[in-house]
Amino acid sequence: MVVKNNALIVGCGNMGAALAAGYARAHPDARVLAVDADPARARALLPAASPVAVCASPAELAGFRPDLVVLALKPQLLGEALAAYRPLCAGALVVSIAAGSALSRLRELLGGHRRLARAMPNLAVAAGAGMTTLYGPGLDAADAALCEALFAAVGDAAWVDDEAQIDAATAVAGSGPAYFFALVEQLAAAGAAAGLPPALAERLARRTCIGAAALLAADTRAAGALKAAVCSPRGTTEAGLAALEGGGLAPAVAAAVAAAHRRAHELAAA
Ligand SMILES: NC(=O)C1=CN([C@@H]2O[C@H](COP(=O)(O)OP(=O)(O)OC[C@H]3O[C@@H](n4cnc5c(N)ncnc54)[C@H](O)[C@@H]3O)[C@@H](O)[C@H]2O)C=CC1
Ligand SMILES: O=C(O)[C@@H]1CCC=N1
Repeated sequence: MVVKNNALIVGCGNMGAALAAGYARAHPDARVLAVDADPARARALLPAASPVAVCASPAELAGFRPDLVVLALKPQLLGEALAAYRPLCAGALVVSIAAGSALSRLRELLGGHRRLARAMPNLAVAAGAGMTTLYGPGLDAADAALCEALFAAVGDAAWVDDEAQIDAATAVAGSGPAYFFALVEQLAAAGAAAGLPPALAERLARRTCIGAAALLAADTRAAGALKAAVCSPRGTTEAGLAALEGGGLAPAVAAAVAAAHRRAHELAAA
């Protein structure tokens, strides 16, 4: 898809900067502007050669008519911030990545705006390996394609037709990278406790996670089958997995997803 539109990213933090940079890279004919209350940090988060221009407030955007607006502000700030962006959103498809914030509330904050979608990406968009869940009831084909062009530029994307599934996706994939980072931390700490120099333990844990992710990307077998491929009968992996899974891995992961899911519901009221 050749995209020649004007895109505006509102909130150029960790996520906004990654989306802006990825979109500008994938669609060189698009004009991409970002607005952020802390423009110095925003510029520092963008890659050095990125063509994305950063403004400090919507007042600096007079005359700019975006076709696409991405709301990448913290959910708690939407209530006070969005009024200033209403005129800029008027002719645009608006996509919010804010956790928890319901489409109905976004619509109200934007004065009844109809062309609206919710998206839940994850931080892996910064490495072009994001996973985004999309919800946009009533979007026409062109707007749906524009949503997909935004998130396909930085990874994979899947649509749902039930808004409740966006909160579930937030708990699994939005927050998910942090669960894997936590596991890498624990693997490194356990490696150091087992006698490895700490720097080497960290390198082993990190590279092992990267290797496992590469295998998941390259091999279509289910995770359970890949797990079995590492195990020798009565070998070390069986022993390690028995301790990991017997030691509460499944309830710990279920509790993490349930807690994140609950928090998404709480943020809906923020
Ligand atoms: N960090 C993550 O892994 C993910 C975050 N999200 C969602 O993305 C949104 C942003 O999260 P992050 O990028 O992590 O936060 P962040 O704090 O890095 O970015 C938010 C940015 O908004 C700016 N800002 C604050 N008020 C503003 C205003 N009135 N106008 C313009 N800019 C303003 C801040 O200066 C900051 O740079 C949140 O709603 C979060 O729920 C969604 C998926 C993953
Ligand atoms: O922690 C959060 O609320 C956001 C949403 C998903 C990832 N980060």
